[in-house]
Amino acid sequence: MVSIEEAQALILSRVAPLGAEEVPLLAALGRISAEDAVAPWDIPSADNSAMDGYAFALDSLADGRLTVCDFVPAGVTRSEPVPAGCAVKIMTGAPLPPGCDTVVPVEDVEDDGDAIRLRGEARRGDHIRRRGEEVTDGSVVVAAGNLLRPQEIGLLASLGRTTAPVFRRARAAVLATGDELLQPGSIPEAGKIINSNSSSIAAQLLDAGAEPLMLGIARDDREVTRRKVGEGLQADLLITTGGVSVGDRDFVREALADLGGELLFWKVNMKPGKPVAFAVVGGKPVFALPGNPVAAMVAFEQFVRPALLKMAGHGRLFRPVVRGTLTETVKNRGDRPHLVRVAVRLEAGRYLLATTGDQGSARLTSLTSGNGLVKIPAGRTFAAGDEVEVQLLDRHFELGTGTDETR
Ligand SMILES: Nc1nc2c(c(=O)[nH]1)N[C@H]1C(S)=C(S)[C@@H](COP(=O)(O)OP(=O)(O)OC[C@H]3O[C@@H](n4cnc5c(N)ncnc54)[C@H](O)[C@@H]3O)O[C@H]1N2
Ligand code: MOO
Repeated sequence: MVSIEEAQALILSRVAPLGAEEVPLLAALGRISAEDAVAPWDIPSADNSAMDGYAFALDSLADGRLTVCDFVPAGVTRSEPVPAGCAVKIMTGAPLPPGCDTVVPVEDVEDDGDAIRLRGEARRGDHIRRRGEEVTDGSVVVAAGNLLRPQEIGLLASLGRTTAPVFRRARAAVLATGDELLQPGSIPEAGKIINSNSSSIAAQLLDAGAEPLMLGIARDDREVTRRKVGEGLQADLLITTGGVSVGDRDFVREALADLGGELLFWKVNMKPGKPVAFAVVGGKPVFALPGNPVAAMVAFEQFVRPALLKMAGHGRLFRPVVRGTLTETVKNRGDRPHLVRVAVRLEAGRYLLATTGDQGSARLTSLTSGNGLVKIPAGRTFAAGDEVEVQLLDRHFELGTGTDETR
C-alpha cells in the first residue's frame, strides 16, 4: 500500500502536458498560455494625457496664464506644435501635442476668457502617461505557462489578439461499473441504486477544466468491463468507479491487465479511497476509483485533479492548504490516515473547522455539507481549539446560505 504522497508522485511522473491549440480569446479564460505573447507595439503608443485638462510647455508659462488655442479629444492626434504661451484643452488618453510637456487637470485652473490661470504650481511631466511605460514593443507580456485570468485576457486583447494559444483540455472517459447501477432518471427497485458517481466525477472534471466523455455503466463481467475500458482508452485518460476492491465481481484490475496495462499502484493508505488503482494502458493514464461515492470523489481530488491540471499545463497542481481551528474533538480510531470532511468558515479572519458529521464513505452528504478536508493521522485525536491544516476544496465559505459571512 502506498501513501497519498507516493501515489501522487507516481501519477505525476507518468502524465505530461497535452499539446497546444489556438482558441478564441474568451475561450482561453482559465486555461494556461502555451506560448509567450510578445508585444507588437508599445502601450501606450504615444505620450498622452492622464487627465481631462490642459497641456502646454512649462517653459512658456508666463504669470500662470495661458491662451487656450485648441481642443484635443481622445482619439484625435494634433501634430502641429502648440505655440509658446498657449495651452490645448486635452481629454484623458489623447496624445500629447508636440512641444507640450505638462498637463494640469481642469479642476486646477480658473477660466479667464479665452485663457486659463493655474491655481497652483505645475511640475514638468505632471499627468502624462509615457509611450511604452506599460508595455514595450518586443517584450513578453504574458509568458507561456501563465494562467489566463480576465486581466490577462484584457491585456492580450490590447496587443490586438483575438485568439490565444493554450494547452489542450483533457478529454476524460468516465465509466461506472456495477450490476446494481441504474442511470439517473430511473426509479430504483430493491437492490438497485442510481449511478451518481458518473455525474459527480463528470462535474469534478468540468470543474478542473477537462471534458467528460460519458461511457455509461459496465456490468460486472470481465469481458464487458474489458470492452468498455478499451473504449475509454480512445480518450486522453479514463476514470472508472467501483469494482476495484476484493469482491468476487471486481473486474477492473483484471480488465486493465488483460489490456496489457502497467499497474503503478493498487490501494492507498487513506480513508476514504483505499481501493484506488492507477495504471498506464497504451500510454493512457487510467484511474480506477472506488465505488463508494465519497471515496470516489475524495480520490479524484487527491489523484485525478492534479494529473488533469498537469496535463492542462498548470504549474500549481494542488488545492490550497491553510491552517484552521477545530471547533470540536476529532478522533481517528482507524489504522489509515482519515481525510475528514469539514465545513470551513471564515470568521474575523480565522478559518473555523467543524466536521460534517457521520464520515461514512457512502454518505455523499458528508461532502455536500462541507468544503474542506483535514487529514487526521491513524490513531490521533485532536481537541476543540487545536490548529490543523485543511485542504480547501472550494472557497464557498458560505455553504449555500446565500449570505456573505466574511462581511
Ligand atoms: N473485504 C473487503 N471489502 C471491502 C474493502 C476491503 O478492503 N475489503 N474495501 C471497502 C472500501 S474502503 C471501499 S471504498 C469499497 C470499494 O469497493 P469497490 O471500488 O470495488 O466498489 P464496489 O464494491 O463496486 O461499490 C462499493 C459501493 O459503492 C456503490 N457504488 C458503486 N458504484 C457506484 C456508482 N456509480 N454510483 C453510486 N454508488 C456506487 C456500490 O453500490 C457499493 O455500495 O469496498 C469496500 N469493501
Ligand atoms: O475508500 Mo473506502 O472507505 O476507504 O470508502
